[in-house]
Amino acid sequence: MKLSANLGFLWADRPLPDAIHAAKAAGFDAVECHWPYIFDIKEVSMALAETGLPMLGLNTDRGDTSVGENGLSALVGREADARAAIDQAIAYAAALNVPNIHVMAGFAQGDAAHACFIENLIYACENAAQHGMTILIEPLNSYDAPGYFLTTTRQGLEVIKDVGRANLKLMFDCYHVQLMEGDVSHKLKALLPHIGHIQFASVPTRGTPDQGELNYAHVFKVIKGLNYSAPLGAEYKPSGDTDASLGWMKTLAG
Ligand SMILES: O=C(O)[C@H](O)C(=O)CO
Ligand SMILES: [Mg+2]
Repeated sequence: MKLSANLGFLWADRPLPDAIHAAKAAGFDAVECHWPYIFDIKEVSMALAETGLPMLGLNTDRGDTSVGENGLSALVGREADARAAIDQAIAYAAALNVPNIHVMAGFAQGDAAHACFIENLIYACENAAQHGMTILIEPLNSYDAPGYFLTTTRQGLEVIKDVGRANLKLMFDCYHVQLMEGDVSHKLKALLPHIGHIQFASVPTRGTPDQGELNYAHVFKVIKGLNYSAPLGAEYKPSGDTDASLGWMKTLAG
C-alpha cells in the first residue's frame, strides 16, 4: 500500500522543503499539503526533485483566517476572491506538477451558496483541465467545522452532478466520513468512480490510524480489494514528534 504524508499535519513544525525530506526519510511514497503558499516554489520544487516524491494535492486559500474563514467558493458575494484563490492554487500546482486541487467551500448554507459553489467549481474545473488537473471537494465533519457548506458524500455527489465536469472528484477522508455517516467500507465501494483521493486518521481523535473506532486494518484491505493503488493520505495530528508517531506504517500498512 502506498502512502502520502499530509504535511499540513505531519512535520508541520518544519518548513515545507524540510518536511518533504522528512517524509522521504520515513518511507512515504508521496506528499500532499494544505496551504503551501508562504513557501518559495523553487525551494519546494528542489525538495521534490531531490527526494523524487510527487506532491499529490494542495488546497485553495481559506480566506481571512483571522475572522475564521475556511474557504471561499460557496460564499455569495465573494466570487472574485474565490476565483483568485483558485487561480493561485492552479498556478502553484502547475509549477510543481501537482495533480489535485481541493477547492474549499467555506461556511455557508442554502440554495444560493450551492449555486455559487457550482459556478466557482465550473470555473475551477475548466481552468484546471487546461493543465490536466483534477479538482477535489471534501465533505468536512460538523464537529471540527460547524457550519461548513459541504458535510456529506451524498451532498458531494449532488454537487458533482450539478457541475457536470469529468475532472471534479471527491476527497474521501475516512475520518470525516466515519464521523458524519459511518458505513465507510460500503461507501468506498459505492463511491469509487467519484473518488479522486483518500485520506485517513483515527476516529474520533484524528490521531494515528492504529487506534479509535475505525479499524484501518480492515479499511485498508477493502481499499486494496477495490484495486485502488494510489497513495493514501496520512492526514492525522501526531500527539508529539511526527517521527515517533509512525509505528502504524509497519503494523497497518507494511
Ligand atoms: O481537514 C481536512 O480533512 C482537509 O483534508 C483539508 O484539506 C483542510 O480542511
Ligand atoms: Mg481531509
